[in-house]
Amino acid sequence: MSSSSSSVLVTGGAGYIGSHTVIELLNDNQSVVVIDNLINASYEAIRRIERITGKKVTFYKVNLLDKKALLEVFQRHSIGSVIHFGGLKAVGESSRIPLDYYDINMTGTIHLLQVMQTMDVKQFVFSSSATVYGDPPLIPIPETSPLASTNPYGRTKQFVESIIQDICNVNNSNWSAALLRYFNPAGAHPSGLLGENPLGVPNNLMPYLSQVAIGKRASLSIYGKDYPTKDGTAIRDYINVVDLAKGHLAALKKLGDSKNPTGCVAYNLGTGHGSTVLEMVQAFSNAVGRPLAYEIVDRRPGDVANLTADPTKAKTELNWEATIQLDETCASLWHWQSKNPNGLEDCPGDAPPESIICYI
Ligand SMILES: NC(=O)c1ccc[n+]([C@@H]2O[C@H](COP(=O)([O-])OP(=O)(O)OC[C@H]3O[C@@H](n4cnc5c(N)ncnc54)[C@H](O)[C@@H]3O)[C@@H](O)[C@H]2O)c1
Ligand SMILES: O=c1ccn([C@@H]2O[C@H](COP(=O)(O)OP(=O)(O)O[C@H]3O[C@H](CO)[C@@H](O)[C@H](O)[C@H]3O)[C@@H](O)[C@H]2O)c(=O)[nH]1
Repeated sequence: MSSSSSSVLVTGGAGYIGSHTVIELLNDNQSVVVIDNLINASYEAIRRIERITGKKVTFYKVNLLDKKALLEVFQRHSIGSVIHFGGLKAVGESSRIPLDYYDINMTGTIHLLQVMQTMDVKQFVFSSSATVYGDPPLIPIPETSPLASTNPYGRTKQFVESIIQDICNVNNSNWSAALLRYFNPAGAHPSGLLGENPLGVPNNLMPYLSQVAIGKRASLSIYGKDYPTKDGTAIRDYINVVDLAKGHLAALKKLGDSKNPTGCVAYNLGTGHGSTVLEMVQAFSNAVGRPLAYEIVDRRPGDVANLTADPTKAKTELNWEATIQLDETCASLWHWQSKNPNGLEDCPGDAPPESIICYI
């Protein structure tokens, strides 16, 4: 476990999952330093975290590709461990601009790991993804399922997992790392102050559906009704973002220290319960209180029929499990969306100039 006198560095901490995790860390009285280049987030998320927790957040606008800036953050603060969310995450976009994905997700992570090694910080929690399983042979998916991602984004996660594994395998390297393979995060903070804040047209099902509900989009396109599932639409394991955030605390607390390193361990963070797209449309319509428009279109290239977690390992080893039910997740998403119809877009202001560290 990280020492109480040192801080947890959270990369990508202004983003969707990162911001919810920062709240849980602060609620757990951990000292936190956040870095984010705000390419897919707003500084307002940091202000909202401060409103929700009543605590000040130490924030730096830093690009993960800027190794000198990263090093400076580590030199300014006593960092004991790192939770690494920062990076690009859109599956479809990754096939259009693969080099950007390899650059930010891989080079950015290598820079971070190099700086950690230099500064002798060896506790690492990594945001991986269920997408590393590709089209899995067995449902629910255990962590031992073969890794076979089908898109550049997924491959960046798979390759970074291997890099972390290799670092941990070095004799006496003393690293402890958790590879957290998230299934499909959904919902928002119960305060209604913080939630997913997609810039532009949402790629993911739930933010798209909530923009249909708020009247920003006319209708949801459901990608395919010919999957081998009960209603023909694809199945995913939707996990509440607050449950997911708490999974990071559990993983962090399980990490060993330099005397007792735990090496590299992968965990599925999911509920173990799969829902079809049509079931999600129904569940969210119930939360909104009226039916939502949708149409069936062709399958989306790269999608698979079913990604449902076997979460047993996280329950046994991390003493963590998802507890929030789907109706509550949908209600929290609608609460957030209706209180913030434009997400955080209307909130003025970039990060304060004194928080910007930039050498490239
Ligand atoms: N949301 C999902 O469905 C999902 C599922 C599995 C895994 N993940 C992974 O979880 C992590 C967090 O996802 P999220 O949904 O919160 O995404 P997000 O886009 O909301 O958060 C990522 C954050 O990283 C920041 N960032 C991007 N490039 C950066 C750079 N070069 N330097 C510094 N900061 C940078 C962005 O501004 C953003 O705030 C990502 O690594 C993602 O791949 C997400
Ligand atoms: O407008 C939409 C968007 C999605 N879907 C379907 O809804 C399901 C969920 O799609 P989406 O929300 O885009 O999530 P995934 O494609 O499952 O990918 C998410 O979940 C993965 C882990 O399972 C992460 O790795 C990815 O980063 C994250 O985008 C899929 O069957 C999609 O085909 C639609 O029918 N219409």
